Amino acid sequence: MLERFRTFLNVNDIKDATVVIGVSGGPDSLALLHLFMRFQQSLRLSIIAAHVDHMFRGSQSEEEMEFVKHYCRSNGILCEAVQLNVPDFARKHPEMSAQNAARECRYSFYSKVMEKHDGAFLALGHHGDDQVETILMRMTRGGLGASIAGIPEIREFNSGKIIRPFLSFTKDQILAYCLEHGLSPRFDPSNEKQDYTRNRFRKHVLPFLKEENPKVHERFQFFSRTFREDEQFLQELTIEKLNTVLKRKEKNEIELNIEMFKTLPMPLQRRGIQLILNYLYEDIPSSLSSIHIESLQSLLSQKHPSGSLDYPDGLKVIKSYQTCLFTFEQNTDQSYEMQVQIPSRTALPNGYIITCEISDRSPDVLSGNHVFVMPYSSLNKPLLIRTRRQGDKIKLKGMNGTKKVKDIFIDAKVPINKRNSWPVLEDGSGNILWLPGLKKSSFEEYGLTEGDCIVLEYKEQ
Ligand SMILES: Nc1ncnc2c1ncn2[C@@H]1O[C@H](COP(=O)(O)OP(=O)(O)OP(=O)(O)O)[C@@H](O)[C@H]1O
Repeated sequence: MLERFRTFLNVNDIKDATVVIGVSGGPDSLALLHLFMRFQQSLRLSIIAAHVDHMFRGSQSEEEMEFVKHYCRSNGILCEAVQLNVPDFARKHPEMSAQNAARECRYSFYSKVMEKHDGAFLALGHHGDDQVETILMRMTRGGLGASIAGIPEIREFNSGKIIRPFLSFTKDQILAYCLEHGLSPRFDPSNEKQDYTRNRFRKHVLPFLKEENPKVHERFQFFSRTFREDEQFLQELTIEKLNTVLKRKEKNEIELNIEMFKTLPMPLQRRGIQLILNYLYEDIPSSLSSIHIESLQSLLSQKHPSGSLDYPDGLKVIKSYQTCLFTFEQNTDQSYEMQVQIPSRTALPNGYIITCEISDRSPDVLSGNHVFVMPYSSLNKPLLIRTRRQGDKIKLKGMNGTKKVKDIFIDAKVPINKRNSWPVLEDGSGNILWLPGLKKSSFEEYGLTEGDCIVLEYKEQ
């Protein structure tokens, strides 16, 4: 590992600089810190450990923070550690999952530490297994462009760069390194629970791939690197060509000459559409996927002179003879109602998905409002997802009486434009079970030892 790590530092010219290392206290980041310490003198590196206690797990995560501080102190490493009230931040930003809220808070802290110490690099401990999972997950979901390349080994971050030296190593190699060097990392038990999709890939797909090729992570890393380079080249070419086929470009509207657009090679057409969407959306909705690009390509190639498509967040694409107009329509009706099959995975118009599974084991602990569990036998079917209706009320968990859904939106400061597309989960008797990401009803019950339960999860696509 040492030699490959050295090569990574050499290739990326990491010397005579301040490196901030994100240290959670887990095996990956502890090994990362340890390896950097071994090069500290020879490469004249100034090393700073940055640790965030997200305050999700009370005294347990506080203990991890003390562990990191203590490890740094005994090794003469400067440690910047902070406790951030992520649960509170997540409550104020109900559109974010707990994981995204934690990431947001963590990265803003990294930023501050980089600024304070004039850091040139931020090193993080993502490894080869994370990379394989990420690429497969994005391909499966229908990710766009460079996102398929997974986690970048090096990228710009504020005035410095994020580096991930472990992408060419497996988790097992890192664990063996910890063992060999007497490192005794902390294991965060919530890591196992938080990301259900990733866990499925880890459990079911990775072992198969590793059996086929024990060095599969290296193949994925090679793919990631070369794909990113190809993508960058094609992006530059697309920008150049797209400018020649646009008829009009304004803040909220773009007009395209279809005939000219169709003379571009297919790879540039695909990327051209993506560039237009990047330009029009301030924030690309996470629900936007390769399917949207494909459906637009097929609309443009049809003989029929007119047609239209509805994209997330009210963007409309209208084809009329030789012109294709992309525009944000006003006052679109965002209401919907759909039945939830058990089990299923439902994509919602607001860019989130709801997964519904039957489990014979009820979780013991549940954090946040992004997961809802109830005994299968108590569910009145069918289960429905719909948008809010006037007079909606929910019997809140741990409270007597009911509360108006409208008041919950107001209390949580959900922006008006998001309220009309926010999902509401209802059972067959018209009881509101859950406002995903916001509040749960008293119908939730978990920790039961007998019988199947239904596990619903609300997350970004
Ligand atoms: N609480 C934290 N404080 C500082 N950095 C963190 C924290 N959590 C994660 N990181 C950084 O982000 C990287 C990726 O985090 P993630 O949770 O995906 O990985 P992990 O497998 O749990 O890593 P580790 O074994 O280091 O805990 C970590 O290796 C670390 O560099």
